[in-house]
Amino acid sequence: MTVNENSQLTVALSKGRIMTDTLRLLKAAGIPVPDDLEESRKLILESPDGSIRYILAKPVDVPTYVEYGVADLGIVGKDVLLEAERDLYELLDLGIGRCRMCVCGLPEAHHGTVKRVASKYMRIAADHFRNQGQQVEVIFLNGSVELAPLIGLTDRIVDLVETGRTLAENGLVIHEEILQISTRLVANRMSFRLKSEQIDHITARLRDVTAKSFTVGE
Ligand SMILES: Nc1ncnc2c1ncn2[C@@H]1O[C@H](COP(=O)(O)OP(=O)(O)OP(=O)(O)O)[C@@H](O)[C@H]1O
Ligand SMILES: O=P(O)(O)OC[C@H]1O[C@H](OP(=O)(O)OP(=O)(O)O)[C@H](O)[C@@H]1O
Repeated sequence: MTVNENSQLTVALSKGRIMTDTLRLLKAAGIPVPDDLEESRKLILESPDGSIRYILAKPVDVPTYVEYGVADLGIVGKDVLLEAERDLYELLDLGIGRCRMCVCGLPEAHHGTVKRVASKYMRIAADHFRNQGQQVEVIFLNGSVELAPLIGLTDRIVDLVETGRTLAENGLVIHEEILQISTRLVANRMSFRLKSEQIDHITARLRDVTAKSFTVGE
């Protein structure tokens, strides 16, 4: 089948941790995916029938591509969406990439005052403490955030917790859960209107497999 450029959809996928589950979901939903997508070093790939062009992006950049309309759809974590605050539509919770955004620290610091917090999520961390009426300094770190309370940089961290292994192996504990995180399907606002038929079709198929996997898992 040949597809003209206007009806082709561009979908921005998050590279990394959520990619395998994303592809599993897309395939289960019968959405065409290139066979070599995970092995390839290409950043733009077309589905075998030409109906979808995939762009492989860093998770943090997916909302940017979607807001600017160079991607019609995106698949990305709720953590990234909350932090980016981009102007786009969130269509569906895909139920993969599940984890929790938490305030963590040393066990003995549990009831102590919070002065400094380290995080990769500046906005989420600042909003959380502001909503609690606490004035804290949020320090940006790019990764291995658990180091901060261990070496005395901050008294708390705000970070993702999945299995809890990273916290446990570093002698840290959860002080508070801020929110549950999972992967979402998002759309560009203009594409949502102009390509509604294709987008509705993909959303419905993904909703169907997502609902089924919830039922099986529970
Ligand atoms: N344990 C976890 N830690 C981090 N992210 C997780 C976890 N479990 C699920 N996720 C989801 O996966 C996404 C992160 O994926 P990944 O670690 O590949 O990207 P990244 O943060 O850009 O990585 P890096 O900057 O280390 O390359 C998060 O945005 C979140 O939605
Ligand atoms: O509860 P767990 O299953 O241990 O997962 C949580 C850890 O995973 C993530 O880090 P990542 O591996 O992405 O490395 P990073 O610290 O460099 O971001 C996250 O930032 C935590 O450190």
